[in-house]
Amino acid sequence: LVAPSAANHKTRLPPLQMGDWAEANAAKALDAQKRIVMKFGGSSIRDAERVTHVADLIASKIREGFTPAVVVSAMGTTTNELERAGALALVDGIVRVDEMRKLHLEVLDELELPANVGYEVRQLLRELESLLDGVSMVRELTPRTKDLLVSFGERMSCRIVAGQLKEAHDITAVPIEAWNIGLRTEGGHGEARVDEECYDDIARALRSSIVERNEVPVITGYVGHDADGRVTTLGRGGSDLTATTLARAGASETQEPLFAEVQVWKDVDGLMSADPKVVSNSVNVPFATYEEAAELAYFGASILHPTALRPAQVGQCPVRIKNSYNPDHPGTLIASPSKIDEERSLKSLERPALTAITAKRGVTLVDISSSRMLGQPGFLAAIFEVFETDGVSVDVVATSEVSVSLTLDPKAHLGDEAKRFLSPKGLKRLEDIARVDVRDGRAIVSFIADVARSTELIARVFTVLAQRGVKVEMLSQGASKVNISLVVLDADAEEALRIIHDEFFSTSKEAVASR
Ligand SMILES: Nc1ncnc2c1ncn2[C@@H]1O[C@H](COP(=O)(O)OP(=O)(O)O)[C@@H](O)[C@H]1O
Ligand SMILES: N[C@@H](CC(=O)OP(=O)(O)O)C(=O)O
Repeated sequence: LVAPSAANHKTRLPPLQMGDWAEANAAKALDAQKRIVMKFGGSSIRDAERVTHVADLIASKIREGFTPAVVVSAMGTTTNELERAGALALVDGIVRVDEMRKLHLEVLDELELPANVGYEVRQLLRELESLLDGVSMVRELTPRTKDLLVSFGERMSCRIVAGQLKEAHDITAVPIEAWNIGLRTEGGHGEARVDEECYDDIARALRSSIVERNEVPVITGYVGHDADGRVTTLGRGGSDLTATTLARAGASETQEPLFAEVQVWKDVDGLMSADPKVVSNSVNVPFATYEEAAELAYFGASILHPTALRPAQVGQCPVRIKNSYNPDHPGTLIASPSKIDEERSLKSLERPALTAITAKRGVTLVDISSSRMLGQPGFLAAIFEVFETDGVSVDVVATSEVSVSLTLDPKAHLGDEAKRFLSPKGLKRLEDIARVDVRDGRAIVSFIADVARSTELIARVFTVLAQRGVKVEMLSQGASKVNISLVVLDADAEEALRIIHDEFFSTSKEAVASR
């Protein structure tokens, strides 16, 4: 097979006559339908063989007439290794980058990438080492330095993937740091938010790259710059968010949207009915709404970054989760409820009672009760005001007139132990109005379900859990009406997932309905 160059693939439409606006508009619309964001996670580019495969995949999409903007994560588990290297330099004063150097240099070697790519990657490895030298010397690793440190993974991988696209397929691929197309963040380091003011800059930069210059940009996921030009990161798994941010940025009110779809390439056949690493007989979920997928990601399904669906939903850009190890599998389409209904009816599929199930571990459960406040207005307001003042994030809530049970987000306090629970002052204020019972070591088990059938679903879930001796401490049906959550002992979480999954997916009827 001879791969066309990026310039060639742009010449597929016949030249237009001046003044033939209808045809010009049709061509533009066709072009927009074919522009996609392709995001590849670390698992998809973990070694030379996988980088080759991913470059082949991108090239084959281009041959089919698609115009991609590519987003890449760091290769394999590089981000974890960078975090570990930072901790080692900080705590023991040791600078060690051997594994990362070995992986990246071996890949350069095996792929026989040109000297300039090798030079840039080696230069980054040297910079990384100097940074770690600095950390080991001053024994300080601020959130700002840590973001700079972990950015090296994506900065190396985008050069390698772009290098392979050029070398093996003669595609005009350009490695780009996301900040160089204008991705700006706010809200500090570690879990920065994308600044919506930067969408126009991103759209302009991408349009001129892919539409005007016929390039295939290969963009770093996960990283950005703050207003002062310092490197920031979007939280672990944040490359998904980079990909949907590009789609959102390209969703203009005045022009054709820049992208028709975001494809998120993983190592699984799309969204599954449960984490396949925990539930071995999980099945593919062919369709999910933005809201369903977002709830699932928020409540522990590590397949997607929890906030990645929001930009796609606002920009009305469908997201398709695909398996780079099994590219022919259709994966999961995530889109608006009307689009999902349409797709289901085209395939004569009914919505299953239970779509997917997930667990969020390491949760704290707080029971707050007050008979004194019986019937008094303002009880809930008084309680939540205490949490708000302390800046403590609450996940799931169940209330009665005199008591409230709530869970605290285990991730919200990352790096800030003080935010793990209320301050002594906050706790005192709460204890002034109610009895407070705090229980650590819990897990939230959440279902994405057809809530019109929630009575049937909850009855079945409680029955099977009771039969197997798993105690449910709290039940809450999300206001978003797509999810139902239970709180169980953390030690029971995986068992509960398997029991519930078996109940709904091992009978042939449900398994077929959910395919
Ligand atoms: N409901 C789910 N469906 C599919 N995968 C899930 C689910 N919950 C958790 N996962 C996990 O998510 C992993 C894929 O996400 P991730 O490792 O972040 O991929 P990547 O690094 O390629 O972006 C899968 O290997 C799987 O174990
Ligand atoms: N490399 C970053 C960002 C990311 O999104 O990675 P992945 O796509 O491999 O989950 C991380 O490991 O968190």
